Amino acid sequence: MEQEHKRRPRYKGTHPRTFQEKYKEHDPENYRSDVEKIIESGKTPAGMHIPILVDEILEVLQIQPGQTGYDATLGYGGHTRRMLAQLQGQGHLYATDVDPIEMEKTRARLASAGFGPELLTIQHRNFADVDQVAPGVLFDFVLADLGVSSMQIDDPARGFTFKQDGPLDLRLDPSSGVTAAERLRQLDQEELENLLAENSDEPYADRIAKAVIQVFRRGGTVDTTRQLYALIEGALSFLPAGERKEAVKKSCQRTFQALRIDVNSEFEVLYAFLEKLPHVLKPGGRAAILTFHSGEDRLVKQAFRQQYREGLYSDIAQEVTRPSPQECRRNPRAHSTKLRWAVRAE
Ligand SMILES: C[S@@+](CC[C@H](N)C(=O)[O-])C[C@H]1O[C@@H](n2cnc3c(N)ncnc32)[C@H](O)[C@@H]1O
Repeated sequence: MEQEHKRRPRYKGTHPRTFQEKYKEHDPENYRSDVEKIIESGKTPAGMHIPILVDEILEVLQIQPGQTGYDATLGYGGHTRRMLAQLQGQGHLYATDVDPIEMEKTRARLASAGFGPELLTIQHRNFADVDQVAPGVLFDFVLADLGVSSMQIDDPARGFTFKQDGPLDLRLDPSSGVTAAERLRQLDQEELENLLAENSDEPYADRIAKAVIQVFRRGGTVDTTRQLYALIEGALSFLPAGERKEAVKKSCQRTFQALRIDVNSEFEVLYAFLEKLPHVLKPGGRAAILTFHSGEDRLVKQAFRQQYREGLYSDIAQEVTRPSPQECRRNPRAHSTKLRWAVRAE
């Protein structure tokens, strides 16, 4: 049968601009050299995620052929691939993700690279339920690379970016829970102010909360990412012109992060995962966790220290490991990353 010829998307000008138009970036396996050029220029191609601190993680996990591991946050599968390479075709890796959309794409990509179900089990599951991933199995190594993937951030339809307009969604799993837009409608001014202050230390939480609630009081809506951006811009209009642009950008980043943490119950699920983690590790088993903001890192640090004092871990990271300046240049999204690790007591 004759193969259907797929036309590339049409776009104005010489370069694709919108997320959907970046057809080469959405097909990185077939446009390797173009994609490599984009990465070298310090950008992440629209359809992929660059894994962070890979060598440092592999050094911590000390993976041996024949072992059984768990990647709590599959994402694009960059770390998964590198961990599978260490297993050399022997042993098994379990991987989970709450995002059914990107998870299925990654499953297909890894299967066509030779990593099928005999080596890799992928489940649509929250890592809070780590004890249900492989009941009766203890893991030699576990990795959790928290937060969002670049594919999720860059797709305006998912609502994670305020740079382009899209529905104010922010759910990692769009098949369950309430969107950020719905969540905003449920909160009163004080609750919203507390959410912004507690989840992201937003210094203008009071002004932003007031601006959002005022819109609702006047019968308006805050349903899209650009509507929320415009509200934050308005709320910070009292700032001197010279510092306003940067302050608005930072407040938007923090506000979107605070809402994301809330709609995905990120602190609650991380807490549950950390509580269960030592009990799913083999004696001597090793865990590595990448965090991206101070709230996450604090939870990981406190849990590891507490469990070390209780004798559940024999060793834990005393300090965080951070990406090198070279890694941050190549991948600016690595800037805020911190790695912590722990070893299960024998
Ligand atoms: C930073 S990305 C992981 C990137 C991955 N390490 C790679 O190399 O491509 C984080 C991923 O974790 C997923 N995730 C976030 N919270 C989760 C949770 N509680 N349970 C399972 N997956 C989660 C997100 O949907 C996202 O795909």
